[in-house]
Amino acid sequence: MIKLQTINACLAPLYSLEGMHIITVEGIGDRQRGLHPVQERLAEAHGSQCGFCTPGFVMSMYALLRSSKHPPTEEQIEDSLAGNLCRCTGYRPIIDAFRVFAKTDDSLYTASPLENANGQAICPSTGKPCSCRNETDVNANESSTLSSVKVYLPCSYNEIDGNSYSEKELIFPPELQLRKFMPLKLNGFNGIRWYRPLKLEQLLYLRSCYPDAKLIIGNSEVGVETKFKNAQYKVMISVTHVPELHTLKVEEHGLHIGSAVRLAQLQKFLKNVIAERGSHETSSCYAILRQLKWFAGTQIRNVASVGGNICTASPISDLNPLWMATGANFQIIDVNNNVRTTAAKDFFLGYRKVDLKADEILLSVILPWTRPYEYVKEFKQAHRREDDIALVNAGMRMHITEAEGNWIVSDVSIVYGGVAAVPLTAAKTEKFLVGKKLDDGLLDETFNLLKEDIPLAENAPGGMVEFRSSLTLSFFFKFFLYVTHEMNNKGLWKVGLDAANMSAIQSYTRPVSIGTQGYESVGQGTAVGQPMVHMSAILQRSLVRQNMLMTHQHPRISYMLLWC
Ligand SMILES: NC(=O)c1ccc[n+]([C@@H]2O[C@H](COP(=O)([O-])OP(=O)(O)OC[C@H]3O[C@@H](n4cnc5c(N)ncnc54)[C@H](O)[C@@H]3O)[C@@H](O)[C@H]2O)c1
Ligand SMILES: O=c1[nH]c(=O)c2nc[nH]c2[nH]1
Repeated sequence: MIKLQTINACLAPLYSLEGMHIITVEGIGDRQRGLHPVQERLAEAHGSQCGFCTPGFVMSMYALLRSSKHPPTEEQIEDSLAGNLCRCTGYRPIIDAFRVFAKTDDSLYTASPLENANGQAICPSTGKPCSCRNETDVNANESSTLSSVKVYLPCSYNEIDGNSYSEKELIFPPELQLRKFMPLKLNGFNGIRWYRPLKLEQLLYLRSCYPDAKLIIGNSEVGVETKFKNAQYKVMISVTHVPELHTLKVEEHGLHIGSAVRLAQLQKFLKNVIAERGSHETSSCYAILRQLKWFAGTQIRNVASVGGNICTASPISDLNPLWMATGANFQIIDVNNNVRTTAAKDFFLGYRKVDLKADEILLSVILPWTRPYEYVKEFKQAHRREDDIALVNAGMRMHITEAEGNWIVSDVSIVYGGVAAVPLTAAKTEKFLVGKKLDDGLLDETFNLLKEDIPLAENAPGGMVEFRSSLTLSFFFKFFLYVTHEMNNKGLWKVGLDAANMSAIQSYTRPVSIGTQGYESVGQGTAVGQPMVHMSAILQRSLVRQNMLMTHQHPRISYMLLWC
């Protein structure tokens, strides 16, 4: 199977691309050979200004189209563009440009405006009364006024006028397809050595020879360390091709997740598991899947690995509090092939310090199934929802069981990230809650204990202490509402919940972005005042401006790399 995906070139060492097919933005089309329809659309729809981010947007869209069997939905298009930041044009024309590739019902744009009982127009985006549609209509009727609002009829990829685009789509080169992967030993500048073992046995041997060597998977952390923090590693061992670290298995007691599994792969796997298993078993899977949605952008999730995130032991890791709260275990292997298991909650020892000796590596994560009436929830608050690191995050789990006719808390785990050098367990709070029937009478005492468990000193790194402290309480309050609501729904509890608070437990969903721009155009001559495609847009669509790659990898783990 050939896999095609976007990655960031700035975080992809050349050594790591051996055996892959790299497609760059120039590769898919340029002025001489003709532009690719994706490139063409972006210029036509005024989707580029300075052009710095343009190749990234083009390649993200291209990768999505090439890896989708069916036309993507608008949501998929927006998701695939996350991780590309534009500071000039704004996202409206970019998204509008690509909307034509979507399988969508265009009613939001074409249907007559929605109205409320008073005949007031309703904004299709917010669902609230607004005047934007009226303005659009006015603009449309005035001959002296041009509006950028166009009705985009859905059309398939092939219906786009590719103009002079004459090339067939790039294929995975047959010579790479026939080629067998070999273990690699590459020598670079300044005595750098790059190893790529193909078996666990070879990896353990290399580890025994070079206990100080840096293990690398996605390089999304190590790449930042070497580029921006002056870290230097002489010997690097890439573990991307060691099959034993890529396990993804459903087992009797839970999931077995290899440490080299990429986060995008994990997302896909969890979705399948959730679809196939009972919901009571997959509460942890759901929580991890929901957290992954807000973990960086597509290009990072395509490379960043489960083990890379765990072993980086970042205080703001989005997943580590969840591994701890869900009761996950980590399997660790040493150079003599001895495997030991440790609980995730005991693994993080200090600031970026984990329970791994020089002769050990992380092999896999064992994530247990949840039991009936066991609930897991993830939390993350950042400055902005997408592509940002957490101010505070958390993982919480609660198991409710029946004892002498009462449904009480039999087991609870509350873990916060972003509040200390390591994820912190609210131990006193957990102890207090066990054996209790959860109701709002417990909340005051619980909040007081949480403040003791998760103290944030006035000068705590990260600042915003009062806000972050209040987040620790509000996350628990949301969790209380969530568990209570679930138990009420099952008819096992009858705890009165204030309706005004219930929005706190609704999952956040955002409709696809739509926007309109109305402006007056006072034509002067043939060009001034007209919304014309600027000349440099054509160059920007196909120039190397931003580092982004798309890789094609072949068998076992093959990619297609897009590079712009
Ligand atoms: N650059 C970004 O925009 C961005 C965004 C989100 C996340 N991240 C980072 O991505 C990381 C995810 O992983 P990655 O695959 O890119 O990491 P990586 O390849 O950069 O490795 C990260 C660290 O984990 C160690 N490591 C990896 N696998 C190991 C194993 N099996 N046993 C022992 N040590 C191991 C490495 O030696 C290294 O110290 C997260 O930690 C996070 O910090 C980066
Ligand atoms: O767990 C993480 N989540 C993130 O969003 C992130 N960004 C950088 N490093 C990160 N780690």
